[in-house]
Amino acid sequence: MDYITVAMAKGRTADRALVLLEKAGIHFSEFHDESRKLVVFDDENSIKLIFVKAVDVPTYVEKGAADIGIIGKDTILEDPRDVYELLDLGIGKCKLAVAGFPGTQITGSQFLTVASKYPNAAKDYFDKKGIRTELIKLNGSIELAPLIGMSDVIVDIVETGSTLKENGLVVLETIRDISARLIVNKASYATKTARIQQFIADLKVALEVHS
Ligand SMILES: Nc1ncnc2c1ncn2[C@@H]1O[C@H](COP(=O)(O)OP(=O)(O)OP(=O)(O)O)[C@@H](O)[C@H]1O
Ligand SMILES: O=P(O)(O)OC[C@H]1O[C@H](OP(=O)(O)OP(=O)(O)O)[C@H](O)[C@@H]1O
Repeated sequence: MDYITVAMAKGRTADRALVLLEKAGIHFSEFHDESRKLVVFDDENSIKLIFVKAVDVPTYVEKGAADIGIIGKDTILEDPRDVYELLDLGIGKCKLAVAGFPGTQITGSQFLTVASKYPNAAKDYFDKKGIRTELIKLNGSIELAPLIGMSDVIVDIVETGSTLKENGLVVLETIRDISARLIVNKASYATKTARIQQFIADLKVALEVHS
């Protein structure tokens, strides 16, 4: 049987997704927390798992280097690709939110500087509200931007809210709920339909057990 290739990022996503895959009967015996391996196999189910950087998951899937990807909706929104999004995995739940100092006003009459790892999604959100913005793309420690006066607000992921709290910031507006999604290469879905549908069906059963 041909292998199907699944791409995901190590860390948060893999920690949660591998638990779910395990419940679906998919097991990568070579994987362990300290492993530096970038490719692991479930030979029984003919599945190859590749570890890539989170933002690169949609690229691997769009190009067909992976048949399937597991990736946060935040990444999908920021850089939409020509892939199918077929399942909400219900893991990695968090919110995409506008945050800043308590009492910060966000109105149409002002010009806002916004720091974010998600400049496209952030711009889209403020454009729809008719608010003019300057977007500053950062790759981490986003909460620092308002603290040092680099931006008026930030757009970032909020999970427990503790990073905001510890830095004296609050959620000003919630943009949307985020969770991990399963994305599929379009050609793979046409040529490996049965395998991919079975993979999704197994995950759906695991999700019911999970919830
Ligand atoms: N508290 C959280 N902070 C960030 N992302 C979260 C959180 N909870 C869930 N997620 C989800 O997990 C995904 C992966 O986040 P993670 O921080 O592991 O990777 P990353 O920061 O994009 O990559 P890297 O660590 O390589 O820069 C996010 O895209 C998001 O969908
Ligand atoms: O609401 P919380 O539970 O505090 O989680 C939110 C924080 O987690 C993420 O950062 P991450 O840990 O990925 O670090 P980063 O700043 O390097 O992106 C995100 O960018 C927030 O800073």
